[in-house]
Amino acid sequence: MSKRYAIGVDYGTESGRAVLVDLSDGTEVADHVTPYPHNVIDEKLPVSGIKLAYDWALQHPQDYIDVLTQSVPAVVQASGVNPADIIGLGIDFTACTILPIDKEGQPLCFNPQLTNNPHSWVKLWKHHAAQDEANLINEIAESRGESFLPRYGGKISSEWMIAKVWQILNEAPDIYDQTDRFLEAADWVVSQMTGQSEIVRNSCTAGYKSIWHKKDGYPSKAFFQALDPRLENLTETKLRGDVVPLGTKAGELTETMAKRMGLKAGTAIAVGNVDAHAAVPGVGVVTPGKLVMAMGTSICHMLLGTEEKEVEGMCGVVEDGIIPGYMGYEAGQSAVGDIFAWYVEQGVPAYVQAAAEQEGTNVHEWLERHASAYKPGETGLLALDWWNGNRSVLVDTELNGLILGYSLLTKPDEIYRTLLEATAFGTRKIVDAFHNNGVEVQELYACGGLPQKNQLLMQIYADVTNREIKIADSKQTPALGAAMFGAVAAGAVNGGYDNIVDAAHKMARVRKETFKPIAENVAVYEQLYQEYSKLHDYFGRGENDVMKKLRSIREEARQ
Ligand SMILES: Nc1ncnc2c1ncn2[C@@H]1O[C@H](COP(=O)(O)OP(=O)(O)O)[C@@H](O)[C@H]1O
Ligand SMILES: O=C(CO)[C@@H](O)[C@@H](O)COP(=O)(O)O
Repeated sequence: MSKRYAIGVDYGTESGRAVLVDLSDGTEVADHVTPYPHNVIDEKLPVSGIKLAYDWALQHPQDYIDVLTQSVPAVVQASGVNPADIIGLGIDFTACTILPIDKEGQPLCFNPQLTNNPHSWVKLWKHHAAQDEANLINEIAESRGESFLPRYGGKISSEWMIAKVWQILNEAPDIYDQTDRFLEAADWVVSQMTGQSEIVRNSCTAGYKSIWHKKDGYPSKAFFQALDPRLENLTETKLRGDVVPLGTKAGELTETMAKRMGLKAGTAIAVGNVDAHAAVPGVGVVTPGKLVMAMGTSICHMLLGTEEKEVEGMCGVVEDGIIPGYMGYEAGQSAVGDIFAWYVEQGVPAYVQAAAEQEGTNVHEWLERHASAYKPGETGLLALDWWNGNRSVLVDTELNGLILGYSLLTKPDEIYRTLLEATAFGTRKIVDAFHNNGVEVQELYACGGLPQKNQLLMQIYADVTNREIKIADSKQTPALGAAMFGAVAAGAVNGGYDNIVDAAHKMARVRKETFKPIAENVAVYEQLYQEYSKLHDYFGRGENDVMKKLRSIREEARQ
């Protein structure tokens, strides 16, 4: 049999990329990135210019299709591979990124009559404007003693499906009424490739983001009725659709899409997956004890376990949610690389930019080099990493960042180092929450853009968590994982694989070099972490609500 290939398409926050992979050993033969023309829509709607309120984050669904019609033909062409040898395609997506569609499966924002209503657009994972709804969901679920709540660390996030849908119902009932279904963007893109009228939902996003459970299904009608009588039938109407496990073949590529994508009609299309979750087999992790960090604009932390444990503030535990046969645990930090980007764009003095330019390097690299000269603790600074709220373990989008210890001598490279450290302390909180509650964390695996870009950051994470970190060999780990699921959808009889464990064993790799904790750094960071924890609890657990007060004063001032 000639060589067989699969394509993984990774939908990130700002761009989508396709990777064509050799199924015999995971070699990435070609890759191509398509930046989303409309990027993150967080100030005004395209064309109409209608202004968006604070905390909104939308996207344009056409941008997702552009990735398929630009990046997929580009990798096929660059590789020279015969499309007949490409047996499967899988996608992974940011989540919870949702959109309302009509009976024909078209996004409501494509309808000229509805396009000026911001609620007809895709709500991106980091759309945080449904916090009021999330607070009520949590209050009502808690008062009713709903059994699902512990599976989500005690709190349902405003980033997830039910809060976002309820916000649409509250603020745009006409859009809600005209919605045939609310879908994860991952499932919508798959439906556009397979052309099926009966849309399938993947069990990963359903489990982590829509409160679906393998045995219990969605929460009861009585719960939805208690939220709002108008939501009583939500799950059997606008959330209807079979929920199927990862690796399932959702369908086959249609003639029309095959032509546009440069592939063969009939190619197996896997059900969608979450970006971070696809990275787990992508980095070769198929057993418990190994925490995978997908490190980019944000960090998602994924871990396998054998039992369902309660862990404060985790995003969720879902049976088979990452690798079949295991409990899949997820936690996360909602800004990491984004915090460093904010500082580089908004906080760095002109002399740093000029020095970086003169040395022919970028500002991140310049700051990293200079920040590496300090010993742990030498800056005298400490920060709380809540520039985009706190996802785990506090689950509160209304918290904000803080830097403590400034003096007239404080330098930009010290601030940069402090921000790197703050995100490492945030990860340590998550590691401790799992490990101390019976879900062991022995070692860390890192993938995503950050481990490739910043060595200092990775050493700080090893020192702060006191654990060795292995780095993914692939620069496109989620896409590699998605391609593996594409190969599983095709099946071994067609040259793919029968399960994701076999695919991961053959196709995933980590680099030889690892980051190991340095004992003297570990000791200093332990002291700093104790101080971080005090600040974390003081500002994050209600003792001092100043961050929330500032928000409400700001809202009043803006009105
Ligand atoms: N040298 C660097 N050190 C630390 N962060 C960096 C560096 N260069 C870029 N970044 C940050 O990396 C993030 C992008 O990460 P990446 O994994 O490529 O994206 P995504 O999360 O969208 O997949 C940006 O937030 C950017 O600020
Ligand atoms: O929240 C999840 C997964 O649960 C991510 O999709 C979200 O943080 C976005 O990740 P990226 O930072 O774009 O890689």
